[in-house]
Amino acid sequence: MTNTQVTLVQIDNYGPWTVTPEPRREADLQTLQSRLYADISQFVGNRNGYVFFTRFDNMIAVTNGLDLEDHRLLQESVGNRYPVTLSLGVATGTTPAQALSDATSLIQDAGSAQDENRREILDGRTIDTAYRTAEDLQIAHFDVIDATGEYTDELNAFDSFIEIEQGYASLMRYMRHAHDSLSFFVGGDNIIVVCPDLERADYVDAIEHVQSEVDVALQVGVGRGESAHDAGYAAKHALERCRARGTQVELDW
Ligand SMILES: Nc1nc2c(ncn2[C@@H]2O[C@H](COP(=O)(O)OP(=O)(O)OP(=O)(O)O)[C@@H](O)[C@H]2O)c(=O)[nH]1
Repeated sequence: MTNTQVTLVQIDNYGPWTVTPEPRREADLQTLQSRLYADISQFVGNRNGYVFFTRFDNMIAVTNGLDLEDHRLLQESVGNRYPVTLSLGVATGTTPAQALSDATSLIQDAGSAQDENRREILDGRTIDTAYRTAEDLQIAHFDVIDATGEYTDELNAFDSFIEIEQGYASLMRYMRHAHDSLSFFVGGDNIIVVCPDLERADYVDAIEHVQSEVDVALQVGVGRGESAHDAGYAAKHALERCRARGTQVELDW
C-alpha cells in the first residue's frame, strides 16, 4: 500500500508583503518566486524528494525520506536568504490528496496565510525510516503524444499552450476526483501525477477521459519506489517504453 508523505510549503504573509509599502514590481516578484522554487527544488531534490511550484506562494512537495530536521533546516536557510519566510505542514497518508489535506489543516489551524504573527510554522509527522518500503510511492509521468508534431510545430506558441493546458486541466480534475491523486504540470507537455495504488485499467480510463473531454492524446509511464526520485525515475523509463513500443500505458512492475 502506498504511503505518501506530503509537505505543504506556504510563504508567510506573502500577499501583504507584495504590496507593502506599495505594490512591488511584478518582474521582481516573478524572479523571487522562481528563485525560491529553484532553491527548494534543489534542497528537496538532493534528498530524493520532489517539489512542484503549483501557485508559487503555495508549493506542494513529496518528501518521503525527509525528516522534520530537514524541514527545519529548509526554513532556516530560506529565512536567512530571502525577505520572506516559510511555513511547512507535513502529513502522510495512503492517498496523496488525503495527506495534502492533513498537511494543509496543520497550517490553516495555526493561522491565516495573511496573519503577520503566523510565521515559520513547522507541524506534522514523517514516516519513520524503519517503515519505509519500495511501495510507498506511485508516480505517473504523462505526456502528450507527439506534442511537437501536433502542436509545437503547427500552432503558434500560445495556441499550443492552450491545448496542453486543456489536457492538464482535464487530467488533474479527473485524477483528483476519481483517484485522490495530485497532478502537476512540469513544463513542455509533461504532467507528473502522485497516485495511490492504481492499476493499468485506471490509467487507460484516465487517458480515455482526457481524449473524450478535450481531444488531447496522452501516454503514461508509471513507477514505484521509496522516494519520489525512485518512483519518478522508474516512471520516466516506463514512458520511454511507451515511445519505443507505441503503447499508451507502461507500468514499471
Ligand atoms: N519536465 C520534463 N519535461 C520534459 C521531459 N521530457 C520532455 N519534456 C518536455 O516536453 C517537451 C516535448 O518533448 P517530448 O514529449 O519528448 O516530445 P513529443 O513531440 O511529445 O514526442 P513523444 O513524447 O515522443 O510523443 C520538451 O520540449 C520538454 O519541454 C521530462 O522528462 N520532464
